[in-house]
Amino acid sequence: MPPTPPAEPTAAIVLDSVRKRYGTVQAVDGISLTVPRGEFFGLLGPNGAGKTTLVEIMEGQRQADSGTVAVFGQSPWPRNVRLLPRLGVQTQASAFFVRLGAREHLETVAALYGAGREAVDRALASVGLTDHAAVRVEDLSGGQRQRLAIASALVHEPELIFLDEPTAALDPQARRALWQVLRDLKGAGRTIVYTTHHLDEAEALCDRVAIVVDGRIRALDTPARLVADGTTTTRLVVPAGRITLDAARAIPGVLAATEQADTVVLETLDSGPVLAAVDEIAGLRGVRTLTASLEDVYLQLTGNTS
Ligand SMILES: Nc1ncnc2c1ncn2[C@@H]1O[C@H](COP(=O)(O)OP(=O)(O)OP(=O)(O)O)[C@@H](O)[C@H]1O
Repeated sequence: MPPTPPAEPTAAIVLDSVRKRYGTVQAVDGISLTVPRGEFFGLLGPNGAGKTTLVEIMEGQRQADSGTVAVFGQSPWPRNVRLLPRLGVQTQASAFFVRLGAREHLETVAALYGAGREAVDRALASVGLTDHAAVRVEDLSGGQRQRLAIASALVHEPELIFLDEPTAALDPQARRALWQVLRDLKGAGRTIVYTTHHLDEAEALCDRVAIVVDGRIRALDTPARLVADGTTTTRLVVPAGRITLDAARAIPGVLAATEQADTVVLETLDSGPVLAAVDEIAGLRGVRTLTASLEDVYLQLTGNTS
């Protein structure tokens, strides 16, 4: 009997103590993480935090200085041709055949992977480019080109998809449409590694996010747990004239009160009792509660001036 091939690991990606230095810059400084299959994993962090370097190491485009990298249980470096068909990669600098039409471009990419015409049609439709199939790539708008880059990453129906700020040039409708495409991909069991500076997007889409600062993971969890575990404050926004700053500051549990535009904003870690006190002083009509978001947690971890 032929030997049974080893079972595929359950994780899509496993990184252990990965480091990468460029000259004096330690771009990735000992990162370990596991991305299970089927996860929508977000990578967040300020410019220069090391996200692109890390993703390039996962994709097999760059060699780590040390540590181990496993993608579907295999090393992506040196360029692993068995892995390539299983990966879809969209970068900020995706290459195009600019003289071709959008469909011809996709057909060319699809042919490289042995994917058929139906796959091309599906990919075009999924990014809303069916009506622009005949337009030359160089004549597409910036956002349309970005959508074509995404379609190029998806056309061969890869199991693991790397997307680097895919919504950067998209208008709000295209952005929401792409969210749905990505949710459908996740629903179909694909694994997605998603780099973004849009915190709302990470909160809406990602199962877990890693916040990377100076080449290290500062936080890694579900967006909800990151928000819940943070020491971020809730803000109560009271229409001006209903409460004075002094009265607001005197409420137990209020950490700060400031005038902002035509409101008084109270910050607290314990919104229940503070709301009750505001109710007694000013009533709750027109009072808004702004709970912490992933953006608040992100800014707290990365510094407000990154
Ligand atoms: N090829 C390279 N040679 C030298 N330094 C590099 C190279 N690539 C990246 N760096 C440096 O490594 C650090 C991490 O860069 P990287 O592009 O990985 O960050 P990033 O988190 O993707 O940033 P951004 O959000 O701006 O895309 C930065 O200080 C950058 O200047």
